[in-house]
Amino acid sequence: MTSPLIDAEALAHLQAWQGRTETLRDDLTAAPVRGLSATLDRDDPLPEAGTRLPALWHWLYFLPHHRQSEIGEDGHAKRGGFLPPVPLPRRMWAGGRLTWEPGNPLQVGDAIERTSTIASVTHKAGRTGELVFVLVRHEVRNARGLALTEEHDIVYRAAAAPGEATPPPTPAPKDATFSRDLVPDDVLLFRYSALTFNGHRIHYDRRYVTQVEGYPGLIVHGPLIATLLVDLLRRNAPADAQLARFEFRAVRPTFDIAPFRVHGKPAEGSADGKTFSLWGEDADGWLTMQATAVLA
Ligand SMILES: C/C(=C\C(=O)SCCNC(=O)CCNC(=O)[C@H](O)C(C)(C)COP(=O)(O)OP(=O)(O)OC[C@H]1O[C@@H](n2cnc3c(N)ncnc32)[C@H](O)[C@@H]1OP(=O)(O)O)C(=O)O
Repeated sequence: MTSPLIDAEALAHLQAWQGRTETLRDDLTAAPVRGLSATLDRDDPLPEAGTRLPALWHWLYFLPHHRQSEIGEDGHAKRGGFLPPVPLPRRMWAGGRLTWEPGNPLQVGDAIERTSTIASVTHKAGRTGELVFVLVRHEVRNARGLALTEEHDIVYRAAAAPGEATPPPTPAPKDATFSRDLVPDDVLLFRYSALTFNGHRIHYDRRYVTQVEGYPGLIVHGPLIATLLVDLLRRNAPADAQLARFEFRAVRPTFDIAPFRVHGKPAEGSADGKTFSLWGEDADGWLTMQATAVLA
């Protein structure tokens, strides 16, 4: 890496955030469940007290209710609060790993609590340039105890430069056993941003995402694609199947300028048939997200 923007002293400052914790409380209400069900084009029964929350739908809760005066240029909260003040402007959701506790599903009506910890701040030289990863570990509890553990990778990239490298593409696998075509129109992106109270401009502000961040179109939320992957599995797995583990990595942005697809198949070597490979593919056939889901 030549002339890094983050030197050893700057990295040490950011790493002072490691170990910081934050605890939020929320009520697992039914209205967001109805909203996401409609957004994913599902025909679910109306949620009521005791309805089990589908995997990844906990992202509808513990929303970032920062005051308007606390919002930064990109639409997220200004940095330097719970998250470290990484001086690279372009933030993305890079991936995550989730484990659900057996026998303690999150349910509509639960009073829930999330404790988040900055687990690590790392500086890497990526093929696309300088990267800082912030790993946030979340533990979600209800009255019955720990329900879900999640590791969330946030990546920060340097400002767009003329002629900068895009992530080198990897062809998406062609051996899916189930797939779904999706059109990432403004309404889908708006509804997911609204449901998750996500003010990040890259998902709805075309001027900002093209002229400031230098991308060719609005960016489809990583958590939305992950949710669509798990939803695809739900549509193709036995009705009572539940997730025990899910891990995913966003390897290439998906833009709203073309349709995209989500795919899945039983994972190679999954002797008990409980492990599935899931992935996203853009309109050019490139891999955008890769994921592994393990059923309980
Ligand atoms: C919501 C929300 C925001 C969003 O939803 S943003 C949209 C979803 N996210 C994306 O579209 C990200 C797509 N991915 C990329 O653009 C690139 O993969 C990325 C993250 C810029 C990295 O590309 P590079 O080609 O520069 O990276 P390398 O392959 O050279 O790897 C360098 C090291 O980084 C590690 N790494 C790479 N990608 C990931 C990843 N996704 N997760 C974790 N770690 C990653 C890689 O292993 C290398 O590490 P080494 O230790 O081996 O050096 C919202 O903000 O709310």
